Amino acid sequence: MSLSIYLTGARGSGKTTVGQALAQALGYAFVDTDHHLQQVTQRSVAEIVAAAGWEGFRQRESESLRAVSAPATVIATGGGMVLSEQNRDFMRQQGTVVYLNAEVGTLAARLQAFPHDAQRPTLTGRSIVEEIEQILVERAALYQQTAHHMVNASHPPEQVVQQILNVLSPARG
Ligand SMILES: Nc1ncnc2c1ncn2[C@@H]1O[C@H](COP(=O)(O)OP(=O)(O)O)[C@@H](O)[C@H]1O
Ligand SMILES: O=C(O)C1=C[C@@H](OP(=O)(O)O)[C@@H](O)[C@H](O)C1
Ligand SMILES: [Mg+2]
Repeated sequence: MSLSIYLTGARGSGKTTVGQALAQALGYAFVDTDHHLQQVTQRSVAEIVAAAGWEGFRQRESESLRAVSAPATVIATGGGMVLSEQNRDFMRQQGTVVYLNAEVGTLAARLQAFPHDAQRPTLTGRSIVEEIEQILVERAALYQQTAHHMVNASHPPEQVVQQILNVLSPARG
């Protein structure tokens, strides 16, 4: 049976973009935990955080992770999904976890070009570059320890998809 594929990484690493293309390449379903949460609550991430705080959002995104997990499905997670140990354990047990790794400058350029404030309210109150630097200091080890595979997400989406197909192919069945 084909397992779930979880994409993790910082904001702007391309989890949502690459996830859709990867699902298409594999003939898998695609879900995004933030999109699922928005559908269920009829609220944007910013609205959920304004109403319930980041703690409330984290609890709801953890519920989304469990709700969307299914075989033969590519799951784009939100950048903070790995903060919870239960989420890290769950993803590793349920499927294959792929970390989309990119440098601060690459992430910042993408987020500056396309901030999408309703999806990405500030986490720290800092500038985009300072926030990404701080977040990577806090999370890099979590992304690494949770992942079965890490790919270089600085390349164009189709190349990132190909890298993922390459690392998956020995294990996929
Ligand atoms: N590999 C890539 N190369 C260039 N731009 C990208 C790439 N992946 C994503 N983007 C762009 O970066 C922005 C954030 O992508 P998104 O998929 O929403 O990232 P994430 O879900 O990891 O936050 C979007 O504007 C998207 O078009
Ligand atoms: O890194 C984070 O803590 C977050 C990343 C966002 O998802 P993307 O990584 O898809 O932008 C979204 O879940 C929320 O704004 C929190
Ligand atoms: Mg996303």
